[in-house]
Amino acid sequence: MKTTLDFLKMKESGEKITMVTAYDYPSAKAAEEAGTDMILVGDSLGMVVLGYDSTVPVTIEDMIHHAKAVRRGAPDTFVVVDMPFMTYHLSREETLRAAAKIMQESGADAVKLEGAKDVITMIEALVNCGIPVMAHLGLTPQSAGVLGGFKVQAKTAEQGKQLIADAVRCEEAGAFSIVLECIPQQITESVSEQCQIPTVGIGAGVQADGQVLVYHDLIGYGDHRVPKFVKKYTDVYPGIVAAIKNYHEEVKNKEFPAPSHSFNLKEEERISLYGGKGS
Ligand SMILES: Nc1nc(=O)c2c([nH]1)NC[C@@H]1CN(c3ccc(C(=O)N[C@@H](CCC(=O)O)C(=O)O)cc3)CN21
Ligand SMILES: CC(C)C(=O)C(=O)O
Ligand SMILES: [Mg+2]
Repeated sequence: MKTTLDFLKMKESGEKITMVTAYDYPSAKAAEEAGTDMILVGDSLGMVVLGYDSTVPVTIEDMIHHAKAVRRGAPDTFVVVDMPFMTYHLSREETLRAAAKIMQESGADAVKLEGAKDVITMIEALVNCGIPVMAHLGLTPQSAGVLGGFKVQAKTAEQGKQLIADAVRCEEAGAFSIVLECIPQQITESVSEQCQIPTVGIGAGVQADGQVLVYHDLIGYGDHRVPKFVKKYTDVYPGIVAAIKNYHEEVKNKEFPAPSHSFNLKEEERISLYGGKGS
């Protein structure tokens, strides 16, 4: 399994880092078999798997439940787990307890926290306890209510400078990597130059040191509208619906199950069952 040190070396050598989200055993297994460098158990779970319209309702129990399945599916891949909404703000102690619970119960390799400001001291406290931390700047979905929706961030030079300064503070606090979500690629370029730690972009351009995409977006699994930055590498949803429809029709017209899907009594047992009469 790759480690935080390997990700640092990959940045130094110019090799891009790949990350994909996973939420259960089969998605994690597919990500590991495909050879991705890291897996993120994202709180996007709430939207693509649980059907909420934001990541706010996701709980620590939800994250652990899914992260455990991901760990079983990808035993040899570096797994990062999102700390959910409001689990790393109330106090240092509560933050450390929440992260410890995630690390110990799910077998995660690192946690991810959104934002800078007051979160910087939490990153520092976690790293101080031996928990690897991935930072997350730009569009931070847990604050979508404050930001006014899922919008591109750091669109002005001033906001860009603030984001670059925040990234440097995340690095100084001990983060091993930073997710940059939905920002102009010129800002990504500056952050990636000014930080020693690797940036992992989503809607942040090719200048990031790595890329992350949501599993369901990448494979077209679901009927949700995908953001502009997504590339669907396949589109499995229509095939899934067609298969279930086919099944439904074959059951209705008695084509399924066929004799090959069915079990038979041995001849003597059949005779015994009917006492030698009937079928
Ligand atoms: N399926 C899915 N994919 C994601 O990448 C994702 C989630 N869900 N849920 C959590 C967050 C929310 N994210 C999102 C969701 C929507 C847009 C979006 O629609 N953005 C507009 C740009 C808006 C603007 O003009 O500022 C777009 O058209 O891409 C962006 C990020 C990223 N994350
Ligand atoms: C979009 C990625 C970076 C994320 O945080 C998630 O999937 O929850
Ligand atoms: Mg997230």
